[in-house]
Amino acid sequence: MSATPLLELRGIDKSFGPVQVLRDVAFAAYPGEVTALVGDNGAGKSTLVKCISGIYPTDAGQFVFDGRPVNIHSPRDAAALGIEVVYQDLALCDNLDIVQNMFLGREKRSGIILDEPTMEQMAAETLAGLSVRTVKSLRQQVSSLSGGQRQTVAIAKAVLWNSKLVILDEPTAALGVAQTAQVLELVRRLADNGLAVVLISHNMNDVFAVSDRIAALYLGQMVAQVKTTDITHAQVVELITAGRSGGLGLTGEPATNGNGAAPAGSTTGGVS
Ligand SMILES: Nc1ncnc2c1ncn2[C@@H]1O[C@H](COP(=O)(O)OP(=O)(O)OP(=O)(O)O)[C@@H](O)[C@H]1O
Repeated sequence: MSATPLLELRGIDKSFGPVQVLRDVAFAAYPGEVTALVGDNGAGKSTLVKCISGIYPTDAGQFVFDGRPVNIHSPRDAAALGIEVVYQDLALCDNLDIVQNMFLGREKRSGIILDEPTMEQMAAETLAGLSVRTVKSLRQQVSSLSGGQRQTVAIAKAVLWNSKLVILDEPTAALGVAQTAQVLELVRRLADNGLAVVLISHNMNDVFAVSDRIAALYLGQMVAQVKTTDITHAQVVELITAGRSGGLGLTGEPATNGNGAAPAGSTTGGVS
């Protein structure tokens, strides 16, 4: 685990017309760690991710990447920093095979035209680097893959070009138990390989299984960002539904473990 964030957001505001969706949001993602971004429907998770990935301009606030202030005005800016988002729809083409999907739209971005054997080798190396054993043939059409395999291909595509920060939007939402476990293992491996991973999830089991930190949005405000070991399941649910919990949250009180005692390290946890 690293003490220095790869990406830090400070004071982010975002409105759509008269509706303020993000309010003074602070957020940090650390290399080698999975940060779960949680919040109820409409809390602002997708909007925050779209600000990070350059799809939405912010109204106020600062981005710091690798210790220096940066501007992210477009998806191209985000990609140049090594920020990749895997959206729920995965954006894969069913009629193309795994290799073709992993390179789809990339030739233009990299400015390099690669030949087929090179692409196949790079795809194979990326999957091997992630210890992926669930995909049998790289030349298999994506239409024939299971939900978990499709997620794996989309994640591998996101890390193919030396990304540093990968944001995953509900990667297990459509998966069964076994495939969820495989995808969570892959999410963990991304972080273990040194990437900063942000995991958007409504599933508390997934969040506690794989995350190092939990960031909770409530009505557009970041009410807590704490180490996963410093918070209970029930407290996270309270943060999501009420914006505060047993001393964690908007009030700025010290964190407690639910029994009124402050857990180890809790004083460093809050960002709000
Ligand atoms: N383009 C937009 N124009 C106007 N309002 C928007 C726009 N995008 C999002 N909102 C509003 O911003 C708020 C936050 O939405 P957002 O999609 O970021 O939430 P979320 O936490 O990702 O929710 P979910 O878990 O349901 O995906 C909602 O009230 C939503 O209606």
